[in-house]
Formats: sequence, C-alpha cells, structure tokens
Amino acid sequence: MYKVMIRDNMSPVAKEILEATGRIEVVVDNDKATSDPDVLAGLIGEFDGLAVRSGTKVTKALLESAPNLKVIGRAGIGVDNIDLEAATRKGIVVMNAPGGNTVTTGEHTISMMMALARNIPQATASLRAGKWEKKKLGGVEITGKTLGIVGLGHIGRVVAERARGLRMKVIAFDPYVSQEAAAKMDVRLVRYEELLATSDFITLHVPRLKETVNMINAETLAQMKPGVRLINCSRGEVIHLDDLYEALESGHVAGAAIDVFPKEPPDASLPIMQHPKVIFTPHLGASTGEAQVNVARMIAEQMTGYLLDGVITNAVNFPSVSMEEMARLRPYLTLAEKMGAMMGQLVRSVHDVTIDYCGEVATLATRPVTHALLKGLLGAFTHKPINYVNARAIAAEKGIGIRETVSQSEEAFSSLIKLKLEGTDEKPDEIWGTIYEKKYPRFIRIGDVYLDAIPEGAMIVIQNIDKPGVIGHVGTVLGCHNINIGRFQLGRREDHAVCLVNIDTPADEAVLEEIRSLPIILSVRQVDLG
Ligand SMILES: NC(=O)C1=CN([C@@H]2O[C@H](COP(=O)(O)OP(=O)(O)OC[C@H]3O[C@@H](n4cnc5c(N)ncnc54)[C@H](O)[C@@H]3O)[C@@H](O)[C@H]2O)C=CC1
Ligand SMILES: O=C(O)C(=O)COP(=O)(O)O
Repeated sequence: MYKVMIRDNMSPVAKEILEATGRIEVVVDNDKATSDPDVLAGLIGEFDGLAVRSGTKVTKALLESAPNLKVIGRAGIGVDNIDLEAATRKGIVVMNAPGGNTVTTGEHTISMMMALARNIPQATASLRAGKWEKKKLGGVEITGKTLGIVGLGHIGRVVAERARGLRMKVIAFDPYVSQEAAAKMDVRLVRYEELLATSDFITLHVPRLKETVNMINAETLAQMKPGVRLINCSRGEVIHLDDLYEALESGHVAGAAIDVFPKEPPDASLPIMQHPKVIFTPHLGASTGEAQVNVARMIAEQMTGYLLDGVITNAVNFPSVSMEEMARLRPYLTLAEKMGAMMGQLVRSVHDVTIDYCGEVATLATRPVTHALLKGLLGAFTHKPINYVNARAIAAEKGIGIRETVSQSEEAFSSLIKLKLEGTDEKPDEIWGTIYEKKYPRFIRIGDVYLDAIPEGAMIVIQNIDKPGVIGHVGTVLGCHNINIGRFQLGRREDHAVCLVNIDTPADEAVLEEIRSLPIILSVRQVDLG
C-alpha cells in the first residue's frame, strides 16, 4: 500500500480517485497547524505522495524529513510554494495540473477588471454603511479601452479572448510568444515599454520567476499611462506593493484589483490593504467548484499513474511520458539503465559521457532514457538514492558533462543506443545496446568487441588475449566453487576478446582472483545488473 497525504481543502474527488485504486491509503489533513513546515515535517515521513494547493509550503527542510516521498502533486498551476530544486535532488517528481483552472482564473480576472472599473466592492460596502454615494462611486467604460496582458500563456489567452468579446483592444507582452501565435488570437504583441505606456488596464499572468518578481515597481509604474488600472491574479511578488501604494496615492494609478499577495494571508495593517482604490480577493482565482474538481481529478490520476505504473504526466521537473509512450519507452529505459550500470561497475571513474540514439529509439522521447542510463551509471558511484528524476542533477553535481545525439538511421539494427565515456584511459570505455523483438535488451558491443549478451543478474566480465584455454579455465574455477553458469557469451577482435558470463550465484573476490591467475586474462570484474 502507498500512502498519500492530501492538504489545502482539495476537492474530495482526489481522495476518491486515489482510494479507488485499492492500493493507495489516503490521509486528508486540512489542519492549519500542520501547514507549518516544522509541524508537517514530523508527519510526512511515512508518506509516498503529497497533494497540495498553494497553502502548503514544501520547503527543503520538510523534504529532508520525507524519506519515502516519491511524488508531490500540485492541484493547480503555480509550483512556487514547492522547493523544486530540493525535490529534484531527492528524486521526487513534482506534477501540476495545467489547464484545469485556466478558464476559472481567466474569468476571475475579467470579474476583477469589471468590479474595479465600476467600484462594485466599494459600492457594496458603502450601501452596507447606509450611504448612497452615486457621484463618488462612478466608474469607467471598458469598451474601446486598451487591455495590456503581461504573460500571454494559458490564462493570458483566455483573458485576451474574453476581453475582445467585451470590445477591448488587446495588446500583450510576452518574450516567449511569437508574433504569429499572437496574431492568430488577434492580439498585438508589443514591447514591455509600449504596453506600459498605452494600456488603460494592465493584467498580469506571468509565473513567479526571478525575472518577474517586482516587474511592477516604481520605475515601471511611472512609465504607465496616468489613470491606469492594474489587475493581479498571478503571483503577489510580481508587484512591489509599497511602490504601487505610492502610485495610487499620487493618483497616477487609478485603481488596482489584487488576488494574490507576497505573503498569504497578507497583513491587514499594510497601508495598501486599506486603500479605497484597491479591491481584493483572497487568492480566489482558481476557486470555483468546476476548476477544483478538474485539478483534483487531474492530480489524483497523475499521482496514481506515477505511483502504480511509473507513468509521468505534467511533471515540472521531468519530461512527461504518456501511458502509450511509456509502453514503447520501457524496454529502452531498462536497456539504458543496464548499460549505465554495466559501465559504472566496470570503470573506476566517470568524467564526461556521450550518448548516441540511433534508429527507432531516436524517434521517441530520449530524455527519460538518458536519465535511466545516468541512474545506472551513477548508482555505482553514489550512496545517495538515485532515480530517473534526480539522475541528471546528481550528474551535474559531480561535474559530469552529457552530450546526446540522435540520428534516425542505423544500418544494422532498428534501434541502437551507444554510450561512450570520454576523457578516460580505462577500458572498456564504450558499450552499445539494442532491443530484440521490441522487448528484450541486448548488449551488442563492449569496447570494440561485438557480441550478443543478455544483460541480467550477476555477470563476470573478462577481457583476455584471444588464445585457447580461457573458457575451460573459467568453467573449471566456477565449477570448483559450485557456481552455475547460466550463459557464456563471447566476442573477439584481432588478438583480444571479451567474455560475459551470467552466473546463478555471485562469486566472491577469491573466485575472481583465481580466474585472474591465467596470464592471458587481462581483467576480471563482476557486475550486478539486477
Ligand atoms: N490567482 C490564482 O488563483 C491563480 C494564479 N495562477 C498564476 O498564473 C500564472 C500563469 O498561469 P498560466 O497562464 O497557466 O501559465 P503559462 O505558463 O501558460 O503562462 C505564463 C506566460 O508567462 C510568460 N512569461 C514568462 N516570463 C515572462 C516575462 N518575464 N515577461 C512576460 N511574460 C513572461 C510565458 O512565456 C508564458 O506564456 C501561474 O504561474 C500562476 O502563478 C494560476 C492559476 C490560478
Ligand atoms: O493554480 C495556481 O497557480 C493557483 O494559484 C491556485 O491556487 P489555489 O490552488 O487556489 O491555492
């Protein structure tokens, strides 16, 4: 049984889906007290999965207390409450649910813009206070006004489409979107400065990144058109709130609608929280029944797929692999991991590696295959738990450079993976592998010697001078020690040869030493390929 903790008032759909597998036990914990990372650290140890929204901060220290954690599911989009680097190093997959709350957040943005334009929250408060302030609470029309969208991603696009329906002129700034893509949405892409200077309303839809934190500050506020109105349903840190307060006080900014805060919940005594021209919602962008069911369902299905079948979908720290792709990739993942494990156990050190993917395998998603290969290779050099997620990060930590090439054609085999260790004098420094009949992994070359070896279990790898006597000698030594030989695979080139011997029980060092005693034997290593 796997154990998953669900937090942050997620839709009950998530629990239902996880429990319906019959293999996942669920604990729902919406307790405010346990959202303190120090308190949560005391509880998380036994869990394999953690499902959160924005309320739980998944810190490095918390992850240190989570030895069993394999997957974190974010039922939403922004993963800035999760220490991604620390999760990746620990080999934990972090998944989100893109698209699940996009429409809802876009609609909330439009609601905020309308409420801001017509002072609806202020008018409600005024009436509740027994006043009738028609003159004071007059608003602005939005028809014909220019809406500037910062970040033309999923939500930005929903907002653009709705705003055009409201007869606004829509412009956008997004350095990662092409003019053609924007033109298809009838949106004019402009430079940031132009957006600031010409928009009547500016709405923010960027993720929280180093480059987007404080994107709206005293300098950029000063570049805005006088009377501009701002809407922020992205992340609180994108606006420097003190600078915004100053711009509101001076009258340069006519109003702001804010859903997200640098610290949530915000301190109600902050000057901006009391400003009459600012309206607020408590991070409600994604909070509709529909969106919450969508994201809860997505995240529960994705977490189930990973925990039970190893399928990775919508991971933010690993390439996604669908169920169908996984079926085609699985034999290559196995092969690559065994190739890596073989080389890792044959050599004493690894510097840089080159991995060539040739033929059919090159048409698949090769990044996960590289991770599998690195997992096998580095497993021999580290005591840290290593898996597909953290393999590349651990390689980078060790300063190992990885060069990957793909070529669609391969003369002799339909698929071939070649691993070469660079910058080493050790031999062998190369291994090639392929898949037979779409499932069976084979090593077909070690060093410069071609052979045909089934990589499994304990194997003795012998490099020798190609002279008579080796097979008999190895057979006699192993026989004397009651070690059964499963397969004996040979290959040679010119005067040297390689033997791969699958043995049913591992040999101890004294047995290997006896094999080494024949002078024509150059090296003897035992590897374990699982
Ligand atoms: N208020 C709420 O409840 C919710 C807030 N969000 C926030 O909204 C953000 C956006 O969500 P999506 O549209 O789904 O993400 P997305 O990834 O589809 O779009 C983000 C866009 O921002 C652009 N971008 C990145 N850096 C930029 C920069 N420096 N300047 C301009 N554009 C830049 C990207 O190119 C991308 O097109 C999320 O990251 C999340 O933080 C998301 C859902 C609900
Ligand atoms: O999906 C996102 O990025 C959101 O900000 C939504 O946050 P929530 O799940 O409502 O706490």
